[in-house]
Amino acid sequence: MSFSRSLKQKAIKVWEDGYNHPFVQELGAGTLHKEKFKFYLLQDYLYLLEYAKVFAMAMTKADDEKMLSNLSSITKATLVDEMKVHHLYMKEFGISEEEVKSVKASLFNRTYTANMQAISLKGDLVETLVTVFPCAWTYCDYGKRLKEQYKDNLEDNFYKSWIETYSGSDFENSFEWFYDAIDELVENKSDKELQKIEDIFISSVEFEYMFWEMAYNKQMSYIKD
Ligand SMILES: Cc1ncc(C[n+]2csc(CCO)c2C)c(N)n1
Repeated sequence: MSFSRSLKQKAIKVWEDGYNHPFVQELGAGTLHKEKFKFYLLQDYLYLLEYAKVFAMAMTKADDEKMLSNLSSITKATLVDEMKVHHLYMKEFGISEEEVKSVKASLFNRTYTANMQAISLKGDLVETLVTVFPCAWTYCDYGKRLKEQYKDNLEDNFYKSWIETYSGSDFENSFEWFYDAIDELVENKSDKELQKIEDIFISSVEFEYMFWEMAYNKQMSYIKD
């Protein structure tokens, strides 16, 4: 198995804990409290704005035309395609643009995005790619598994659009290039460097797990909206 594909197994414990998190499972079953999802949605909106900047940093580290074009496409996929599902649910909840703009990122949200941005500022291109890789890969894996696990109730599930977005092939295709790109970039890395890359990946899977936890508990912040 290639280095990139083996990364999931390296983080398997927290990866599976993420899938089994009540936020994810209740979303799949359609029983997740709407207030929890609304909290998630507004925090995730802010998360995506910061996340997109990591790709901007990645672009400054790339010279290859294909890499630059892939990074620019995934930035658009994040800010345009992925945001569609956020705007759809905001409309469903009747959330005004003013309300969206008044929300402040929670402490954990700031911690997660600051960590990714720090890696993208200090690290090289492959370190930057692996810090964002679990975001796409876990959502794709969880989306597909939820769709299968809860297929009998999907039609009545309030979260159907969310599940359809992340289980869809368009979404999977948008980041498929990551595997080969990472494998190429690690070709001449030492064992020590590979270990660091692996640790960055696992750490982002942990951050993903904690994002579900934050949303499920609607974790407060002392900085008020
Ligand atoms: C906390 C959090 N983590 C991951 C995603 C999913 N996601 C973010 S960017 C991206 C790839 C390009 O669209 C994906 C799948 C999210 N929404 N929120």
